[in-house]
Amino acid sequence: MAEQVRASYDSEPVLTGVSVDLIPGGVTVLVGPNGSGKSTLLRTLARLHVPDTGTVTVDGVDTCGLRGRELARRLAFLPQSSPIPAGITAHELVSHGRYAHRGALGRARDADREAVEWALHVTGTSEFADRHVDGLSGGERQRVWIAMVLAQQTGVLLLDEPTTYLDLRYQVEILSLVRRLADEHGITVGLVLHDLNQAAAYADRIVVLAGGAVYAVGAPDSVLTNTTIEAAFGLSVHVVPHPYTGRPTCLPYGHETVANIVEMEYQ
Ligand SMILES: Nc1ncnc2c1ncn2[C@@H]1O[C@H](COP(=O)(O)OP(=O)(O)OP(=O)(O)O)[C@@H](O)[C@H]1O
Repeated sequence: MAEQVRASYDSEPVLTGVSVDLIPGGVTVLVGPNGSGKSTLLRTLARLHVPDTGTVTVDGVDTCGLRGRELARRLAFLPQSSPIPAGITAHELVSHGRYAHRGALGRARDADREAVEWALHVTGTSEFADRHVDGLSGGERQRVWIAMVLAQQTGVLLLDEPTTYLDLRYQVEILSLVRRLADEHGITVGLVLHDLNQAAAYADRIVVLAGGAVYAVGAPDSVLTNTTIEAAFGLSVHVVPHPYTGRPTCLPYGHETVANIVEMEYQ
């Protein structure tokens, strides 16, 4: 989907020669240290950031050739944070997700209403659909944003750190939902996550970005290794198989772990 992309801010390169393929109907997770270019790559895939060179395609079509509504019918993007809209309800915000599907007069049809109800239901936001978004908690608001992009009902879904602000239960629910959208609806999902263990649990493919370039790419167990994580994040970890799923689980050596090891060695 992105081929040999170079992107910059004020002529300062941030991504250099990045090629990334999102698995069709699968979940691709971008991980990497702060400032490695994950959000910029996702924004470039969503055509919100124009690359200096390289191409970005969706369903094989160059995004440069797609107009706003055409693109919005194919691809939905949830940024890391968005301004909080004042004075509108959760239901109204989620309904905005349908704008690209509406006819010339902008009237909601049955399909629009059904998509909004479904998105509210699967994100657990129906119960506060009539409340103002600016009066919701951070996690409730985040789920409403997710509902808005789900209501868009696109074949490609790009989510930048969608679990931010969510408690553990909703982190698991939203990531499980993302998994179901790929498995049961064939939606192509690209998301940025900081939690490597969640990436391992939900991804088909992991892309590790470091310094604006792809450092490693592949299935979780081929990418999430001690050496790759140490090199990309500058952090010592011990990767063990998850006791139930067998997926890689990263245990960082925090200062307490190091202290324990030192203590054990001196006993
Ligand atoms: N609007 C901007 N103007 C100038 N520089 C920017 C802008 N947005 C990001 N950058 C810079 O581009 C680089 C990549 O930023 P980006 O947000 O893509 O990284 P990231 O991997 O998503 O980081 P994080 O994990 O902290 O969210 C960083 O050095 C950042 O300072």
